[in-house]
Amino acid sequence: MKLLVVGGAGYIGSHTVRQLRAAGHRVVVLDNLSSGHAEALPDDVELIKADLLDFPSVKAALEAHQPDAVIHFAALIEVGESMRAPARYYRNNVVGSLNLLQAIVETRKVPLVFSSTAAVYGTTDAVPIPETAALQPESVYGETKLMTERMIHAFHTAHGLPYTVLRYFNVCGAAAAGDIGEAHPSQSHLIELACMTALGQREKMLIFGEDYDTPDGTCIRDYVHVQDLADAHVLAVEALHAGQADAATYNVGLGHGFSVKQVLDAVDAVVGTPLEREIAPRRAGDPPRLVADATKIVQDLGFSPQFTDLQEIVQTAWNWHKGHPHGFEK
Ligand SMILES: NC(=O)c1ccc[n+]([C@@H]2O[C@H](COP(=O)([O-])OP(=O)(O)OC[C@H]3O[C@@H](n4cnc5c(N)ncnc54)[C@H](O)[C@@H]3O)[C@@H](O)[C@H]2O)c1
Ligand SMILES: O=c1ccn([C@@H]2O[C@H](COP(=O)(O)OP(=O)(O)O[C@H]3O[C@H](CO)[C@H](O)[C@H](O)[C@H]3O)[C@@H](O)[C@H]2O)c(=O)[nH]1
Repeated sequence: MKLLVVGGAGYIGSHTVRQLRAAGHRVVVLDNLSSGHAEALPDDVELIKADLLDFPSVKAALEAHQPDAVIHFAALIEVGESMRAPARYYRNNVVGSLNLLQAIVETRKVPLVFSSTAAVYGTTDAVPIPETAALQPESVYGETKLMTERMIHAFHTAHGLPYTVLRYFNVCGAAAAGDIGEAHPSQSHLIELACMTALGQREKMLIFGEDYDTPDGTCIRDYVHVQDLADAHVLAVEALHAGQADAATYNVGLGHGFSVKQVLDAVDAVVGTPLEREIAPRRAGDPPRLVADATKIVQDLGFSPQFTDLQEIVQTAWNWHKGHPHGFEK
């Protein structure tokens, strides 16, 4: 297949580009490089520098490259920032996605794989969370992802657009080769921040809330390795191309969770010295517990995560950060 990967220069996108090529597919990336890195892409992958908010450029890219399917990663992704700057999030994530959908149906109406998030569930009594759980996001970020899921479904109903939505839980780790990894400009993710702290770039780790209704009082998340997640995209796009799993939504996670303190313990063990920790107030928009019921993607697509050990996952992140203390900057 020839694939257009939108947001493919970002963290998850660049790992997925690599897995798609390993599976024998051709790839073109469209990205505005607002948080992505051209250096994260193989030299021979074409990068179209364009913004989803620029509809003519998006449509021109689809017309020029005639992809067999589109994978859509492009978004602003920070829960905390989304609560402070809602307009940016609604514009970029919802209007940007609407432009992409419109451009797809005006050109080749090819299948779409979309990056959604566990943040669409918000606080729920269901643990683990099945895809059928109530959708009640607690952050603007989660709202923008749910709105986009609903737009995609409406385009499916109205125009027959085939799609797969993947709701990722907490994505982490780096390529086993250690040459690409997480390099988000404003760094808000727990494992990334802990690695920066271990490198001496931050003084200490703040734990956002120790008074949640969880065994150690800190939030629980389901940490899925980025390489396993990339494999999930390969499975999803190949199934869509084969005419299977049309209009499906899947959780992508391991099915078990770790608390903030357990993650920091794993980082301490991998790094070899304990990081300084401080208990801080809760962060707005954080649900106490998000763990995937990933049965459906295992059954339908044969998803089979390779990274299930927390220390092993953290080790891949640490290898990347240690070797690239300033990300892709030289
Ligand atoms: N990282 C996680 O833990 C996580 C969890 C759940 C869902 N997701 C979703 O996965 C996707 C990828 O996340 P990531 O961690 O790789 O983030 P990222 O910031 O590394 O990647 C996003 C990419 O999209 C590009 N982009 C953003 N807005 C754009 C626009 N308007 N036009 C063109 N390109 C644009 C950025 O430059 C970047 O390369 C996002 O949609 C995010 O919501 C991420
Ligand atoms: O310095 C920090 C950073 C994070 N945390 C805590 O660690 C947990 C994980 O936080 P992250 O920022 O790493 O990830 P989130 O759970 O907030 O969000 C991530 O996973 C979500 C789904 O679970 C969304 O998909 C979202 O895009 C993605 O950023 C949260 O309880 C957070 O409060 C801290 O205690 N201290």
